[in-house]
Amino acid sequence: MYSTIIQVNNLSKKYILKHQYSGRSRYKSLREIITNRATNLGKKLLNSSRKTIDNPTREEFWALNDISFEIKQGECVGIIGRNGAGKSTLLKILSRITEPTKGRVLIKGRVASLLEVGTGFHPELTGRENIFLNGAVLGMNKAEIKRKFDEIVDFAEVEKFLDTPVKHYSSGMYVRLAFAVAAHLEPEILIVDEVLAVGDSAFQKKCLGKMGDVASKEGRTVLFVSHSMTAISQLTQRCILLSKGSILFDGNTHQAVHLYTAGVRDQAESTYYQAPVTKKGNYLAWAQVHTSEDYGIHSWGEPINFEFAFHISQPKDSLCFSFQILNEIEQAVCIFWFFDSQAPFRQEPGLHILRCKIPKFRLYMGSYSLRTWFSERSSNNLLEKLNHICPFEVTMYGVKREEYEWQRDECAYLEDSVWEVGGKFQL
Ligand SMILES: Nc1ncnc2c1ncn2[C@@H]1O[C@H](COP(=O)(O)OP(=O)(O)OP(=O)(O)O)[C@@H](O)[C@H]1O
Repeated sequence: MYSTIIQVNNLSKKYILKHQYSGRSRYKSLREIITNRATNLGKKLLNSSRKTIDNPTREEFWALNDISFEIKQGECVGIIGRNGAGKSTLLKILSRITEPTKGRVLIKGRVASLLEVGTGFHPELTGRENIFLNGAVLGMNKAEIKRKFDEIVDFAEVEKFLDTPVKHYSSGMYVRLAFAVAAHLEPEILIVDEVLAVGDSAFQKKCLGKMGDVASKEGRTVLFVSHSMTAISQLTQRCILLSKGSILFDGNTHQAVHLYTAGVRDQAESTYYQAPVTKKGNYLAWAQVHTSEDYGIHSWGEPINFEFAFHISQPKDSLCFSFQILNEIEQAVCIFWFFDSQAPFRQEPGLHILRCKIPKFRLYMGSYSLRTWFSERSSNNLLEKLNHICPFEVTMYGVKREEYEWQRDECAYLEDSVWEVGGKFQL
């Protein structure tokens, strides 16, 4: 078993945000005072991580809030999360560029990091000089760096510009050299932020391959931040999903990516509905959506099951049930109904369960919920209509498409299709 190489305990980082005020002292109208107070109250309710301190032009903001995890030697870990989740702040603390406000970080080994374009290299020095400088910072002697030099230059493909100061490099060239240096100078830990997105796709592929080798063949540890779920899935088996400065999930990449692509659902929302205890008569006792993945996330094209339990105190011949699937803007996109004259809930009192299975669920990625209708057909008496229950998400993660990543809102429904190439006509 490999030993722990990074140990993070209760880590927090606070920033102080400074607000610009006009500085002109003037009378405020009553409306301005009321509006400001209401806005401040709204901000407090919405954003508990922001706190105005004594001075109203300064605001405390916790970019990381009490996070703990450990990483073993040789692990390749993805760090994912929406913009502003705290990914770069975490990497900066691990790279010792920023100090934490609270908590402890223990790192056993040399860290090479590739963060924003422009960090790590001295702009006035040439590519060659920067390679030696970075090697020295990593504690390597001249002979060791010389041994790696040709590999670095080969990988970065910047031979012609080796004696040019890096301030004249394009951002793509800069990242090529910075990545090559960080990956080849044999650090125990390689930390790479989003910067690879700057390079072209062939170079990105090459870097992903190299990072994979660094971890699997050389037994080094890699931490990788990216918004590309394809890159994250290719490279890592474990992911830490950050949300508003906290760890929302730490574990298997497949699950982490599902959670991320599903838009990081509110944990309080449940795919399960339960009737209030005060209900009486004939009513829907509970409902549940059985999605293909945990946390109410469903992979496009997989079978999905809807389960309903009916509390029946007075069986009636004409009891009917139907449900609709609603999209994000509450438009009904599908309807399913159950009109069975032999249905047990028409014959006997008790709790009756109905299941509806869709073998290939092909609604496109997005957020959905259910609207249910429970009625007596003969008298047109609507017993119960429930709106917006059992929310769930459909993701396209794992559904392969050459060349393009799936985008939200490309369509509402995605059907299987078979293309045929027709004959060719001479013009
Ligand atoms: N120096 C700073 N001063 C004040 N606030 C900062 C500073 N650096 C980061 N922040 C804030 O901290 C939060 C986390 O930022 P961070 O850059 O770590 O997020 P991220 O997950 O890397 O986002 P992205 O995906 O957009 O790069 C953001 O709200 C950001 O505005």
